Amino acid sequence: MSQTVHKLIILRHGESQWNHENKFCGWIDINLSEKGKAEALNAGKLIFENGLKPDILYTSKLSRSIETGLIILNRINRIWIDHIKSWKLNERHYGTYQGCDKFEIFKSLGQDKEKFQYIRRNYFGCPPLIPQDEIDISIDDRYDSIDNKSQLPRGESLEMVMKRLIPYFNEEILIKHLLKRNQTVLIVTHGSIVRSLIKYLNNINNDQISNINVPTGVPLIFELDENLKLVKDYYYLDNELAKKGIEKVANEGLKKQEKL
Ligand SMILES: O=C(O)[C@@H](CO)OP(=O)(O)O
Repeated sequence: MSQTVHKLIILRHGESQWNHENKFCGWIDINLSEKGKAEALNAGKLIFENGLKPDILYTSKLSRSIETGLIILNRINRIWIDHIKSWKLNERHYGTYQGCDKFEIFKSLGQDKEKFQYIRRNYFGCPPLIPQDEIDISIDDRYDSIDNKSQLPRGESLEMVMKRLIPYFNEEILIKHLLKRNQTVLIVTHGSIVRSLIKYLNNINNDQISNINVPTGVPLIFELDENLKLVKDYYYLDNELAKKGIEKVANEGLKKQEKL
């Protein structure tokens, strides 16, 4: 008897204007760059050419993720599917680093690569938090419907991201839609959320996750069985493109940005 295989398509949004300018973004709402829009269109093309037909779209509450999702749906003629936006899929909150040039932060850490990458990529690495008594400009009225505002972050490590993300991902996405409704789910989200989902679905340990980087705009496919176990390794729809993007992201901030 052949088993049912559930498909989960996950990707990081296309390049944002601040990715382009080498600035930490986090919860600040920055739009896609022109390159980011082209990447989103290409992601749609890859999804279409691979015969994938998402039944539902999940994005964060941030424009770069929503915009990417809508460009994809338009490209694959499925703009009509349900679309759920949740702050649980928002990028890692980058605390006081949000809006700062990555190379300037690297310099402020004495150009110590280990320290810099610890904050960017270690499971427990956390940027300095925005103090409680300071207004966090990244929290605006899109979060008004949330009852308990104190659960909103002011800076997060990957560990903190996973605490807010995984229960939502399991209950709302995996169990309710992928399993019970047998839907193909498309999640368009952010680098740290994709890293968290790779870690969770593949049981990657806290040390190994430091080495995983995620390119902008390249869809990843996870195939899961009835017990929500992977039936094979996850894969990118364009490996060559993913490789180039991964290398770029891994080295961000270590050099001064060339004039744009
Ligand atoms: O700026 C950010 O929010 C993230 C992703 O764009 O940066 P980094 O890859 O350095 O964690």
